[in-house]
Amino acid sequence: MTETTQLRLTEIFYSIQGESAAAGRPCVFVRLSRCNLRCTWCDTTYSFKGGDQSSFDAVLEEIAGYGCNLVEITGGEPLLQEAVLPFMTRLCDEGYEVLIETSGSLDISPIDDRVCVIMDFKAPGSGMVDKNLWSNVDALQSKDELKFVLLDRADFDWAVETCRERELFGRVKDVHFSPVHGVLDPSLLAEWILEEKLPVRLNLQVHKFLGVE
Ligand SMILES: C[S@@+](CC[C@H](N)C(=O)[O-])C[C@H]1O[C@@H](n2cnc3c(N)ncnc32)[C@H](O)[C@@H]1O
Ligand SMILES: Nc1nc2[nH]cc(C(=O)O)c2c(=O)[nH]1
Ligand code: SF4
Ligand SMILES: [Mg+2]
Repeated sequence: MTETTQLRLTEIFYSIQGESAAAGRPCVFVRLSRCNLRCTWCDTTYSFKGGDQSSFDAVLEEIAGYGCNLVEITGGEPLLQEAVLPFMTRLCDEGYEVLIETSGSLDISPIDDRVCVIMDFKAPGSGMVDKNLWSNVDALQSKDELKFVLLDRADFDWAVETCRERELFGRVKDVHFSPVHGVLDPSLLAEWILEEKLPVRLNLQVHKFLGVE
């Protein structure tokens, strides 16, 4: 069987990484089309439909044109396209530092070990909490990151309980708590984190404060 070497893409762009432990670093983003979830607060609904089929070679050429060694694969939900797995391996082989941002609803175990997985389990306020694939916790490695995007105090309490019960603190490089942008006041989330003395990183979407993509 021949392996598919095409990806359905919404966009490729170069910007300041706004999220994760790599926040603040120049990064090339490859946004794949389609998503199996519908988070109530999703800021990327334009990736759900459309997109163009592009060959690995064309995508690699465009990435190389930016002259930046950090590449993030996102979406939509990047793991919906099986071809993303060999594509990430190719990026690693070519010496790129590769991040993937994924929802935690699809199996992360086939991802190349050199890729940093940023897995975003969904809290109840997203409307998608039933989609979390908890077996993914076992596939997480110490180089990976976990993220919880929080709508309100109920989401915060759920995330803390989830991290404690599932022993997620210390499992990965970072656990990020992020407010839903423009809804949950970041100062309030900061207060809650300090009060609870949580070993998490407050993650604000830097690009939205810069007004860039
Ligand atoms: C658009 S998603 C694409 C990757 C994957 N589908 C996921 O959810 O992780 C990228 C990141 O943006 C976050 N995000 C989307 N809308 C947001 C919002 N309104 N406020 C804060 N973070 C948001 C998601 O939670 C996720 O961490
Ligand atoms: N600047 C910038 N940083 C990001 N980090 C993760 C993003 C995403 O949509 O996955 C994102 C994004 O959309 N823009
Ligand atoms: S999983 Fe990611 S892309 Fe899909 S709806 Fe949720 S935030 Fe948006
Ligand atoms: Mg984004």
